[in-house]
Amino acid sequence: MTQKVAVLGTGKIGEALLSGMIRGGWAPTDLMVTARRPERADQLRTRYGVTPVTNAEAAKSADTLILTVKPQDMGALLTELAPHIPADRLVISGAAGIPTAFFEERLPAATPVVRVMTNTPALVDEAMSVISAGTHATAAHLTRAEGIFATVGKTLRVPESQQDAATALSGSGPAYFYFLVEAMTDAGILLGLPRDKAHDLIVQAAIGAATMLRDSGEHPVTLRENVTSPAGTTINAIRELENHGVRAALIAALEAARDRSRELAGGNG
Ligand SMILES: NC(=O)C1=CN([C@@H]2O[C@H](COP(=O)(O)OP(=O)(O)OC[C@H]3O[C@@H](n4cnc5c(N)ncnc54)[C@H](O)[C@@H]3O)[C@@H](O)[C@H]2O)C=CC1
Ligand SMILES: O=C(O)[C@@H]1CCC=N1
Repeated sequence: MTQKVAVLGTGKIGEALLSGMIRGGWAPTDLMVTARRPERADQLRTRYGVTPVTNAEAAKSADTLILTVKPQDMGALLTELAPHIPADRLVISGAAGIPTAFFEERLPAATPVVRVMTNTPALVDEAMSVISAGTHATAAHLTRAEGIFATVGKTLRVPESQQDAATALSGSGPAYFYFLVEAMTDAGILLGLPRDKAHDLIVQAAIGAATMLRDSGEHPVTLRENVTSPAGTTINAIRELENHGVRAALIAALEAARDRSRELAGGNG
């Protein structure tokens, strides 16, 4: 019998995953969604042909529940779900920060829980989804979670102790690149380029650099050295990046993201 999957709290990440599952061949009839607002539920039904249900209905009838509400809303959702969850449901959390133990304490004994940190490039099937097992999740549960998240990009298993770091790197990571593109587009304006041209130049440079990082097999240092001609332009820019402490700023920024993920552990941060 086909597995049924429900996405509970279908906002940005929930919808990105849902759309990817459908692109990846899941039948909309095997997918359920829950949303707080009825207009949102209707929108998802119209867009994807999926069935909106209540959280309790999802708990009763889906084999896998994927919880994509904000960490601050997770406690309330679990209180709502707990009375309706049969023992064999796989519960996948997509929330930042919250440990699997938080779910295990609030759900029926021995509920298998898998924690996943994905990212918004799920929308274009280029997600990085980092996956960890809770106490009662078996290899089969991890494989099931991987099968779902593999429809939207790459997956990687890590020990749960590495999830807060993964959240800082790949979960939030796309935002850092958007920030850099925004800043470099501003630089293009300063240098006299029209905004649309500056945007296109820097986006294509980013796509080219990302593709080489993924496909060339070269270390990032080698790739950067290959751009940096003696007494050329690039080294002048690199000196300014070092003078302004960009490397240290990035290390501090990711440490702050990791620390915030840890703070969210209580689920009500
Ligand atoms: N936005 C991102 O880049 C990433 C977000 N995440 C995680 O994904 C989760 C969701 O984030 P977003 O999608 O950005 O937030 P969002 O606010 O777009 O989506 C959350 C949705 O849950 C709904 N919701 C809340 N309580 C509900 C309930 N009891 N029943 C039904 N629906 C309910 C809200 O109405 C909202 O539509 C968070 O836990 C976040 O940590 C993980 C990776 C990346
Ligand atoms: O900012 C956040 O909390 C979420 C988790 C990772 C990316 N976005």
